[in-house]
Amino acid sequence: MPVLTTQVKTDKSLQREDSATQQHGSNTTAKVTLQSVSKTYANGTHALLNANLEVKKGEFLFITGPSGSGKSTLLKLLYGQELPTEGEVIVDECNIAGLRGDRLSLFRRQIGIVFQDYKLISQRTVAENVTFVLQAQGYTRKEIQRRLEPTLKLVGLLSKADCFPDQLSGGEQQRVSIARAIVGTPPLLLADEPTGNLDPDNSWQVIQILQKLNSFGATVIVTTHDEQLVRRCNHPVVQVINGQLSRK
Ligand SMILES: Nc1ncnc2c1ncn2[C@@H]1O[C@H](COP(=O)(O)OP(=O)(O)OP(=O)(O)O)[C@@H](O)[C@H]1O
Repeated sequence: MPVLTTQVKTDKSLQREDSATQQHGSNTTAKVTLQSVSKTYANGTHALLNANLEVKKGEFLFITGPSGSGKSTLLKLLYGQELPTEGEVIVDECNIAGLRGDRLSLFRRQIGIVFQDYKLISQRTVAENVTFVLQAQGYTRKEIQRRLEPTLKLVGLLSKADCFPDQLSGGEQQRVSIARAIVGTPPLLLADEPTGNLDPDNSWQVIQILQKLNSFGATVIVTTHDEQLVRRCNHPVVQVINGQLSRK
């Protein structure tokens, strides 16, 4: 995916690698399908009811709806944190229900996740927070360095690489969490209320970064309560009400 190449146009090896992965279609964009999906939690709460959804490759989709309507549950189903009680969740032609152990871990590497509460490691610097997952996944030090700088540039945090999370504003912390989610160039990015704790300016900055990523080919799915933000963007919207989905 060309997320990083646009930032480091001189890095020919990365460009070659990206065009190769695009030809094979393995690291470009993802398609998501929910077929008659229901989710009932162990305590009997019906979070989703007969949900059907198709998200096309390269789409930028907002998911809106009141608190408790099922938005986070929908995202959790997409990255396999929860399994459907009924129906099928398919990401890039892969039925998630069949994945266990290593196969589930490999599948999750194709998905970047941004959380409302950032989930940064307070004892690690910005750079370490961003590269931590790549290290865990066995990337070489050279490859990690090659990815780090353009990713921090994309989120406007190159000058803060050596800062710790508590030295950053809320908006900056959220951009670190976005950098962490995209440094592995995932073809699918899920963001659960990424602007929930931010003021309008920071919210807009975050959305612009996600839109940029989308313009490079990633499929982006964002949950939000912020109707104003949704109107400003003019992207497709799915509304969740009482666990039921409808395209607006
Ligand atoms: N692990 C769980 N066990 C039981 N019930 C749960 C669990 N997680 C969520 N729920 C319930 O499922 C319903 C949907 O929750 P979900 O978190 O998906 O909503 P949401 O739309 O994301 O809400 P919010 O906007 O407040 O984050 C709610 O009634 C919630 O209480």
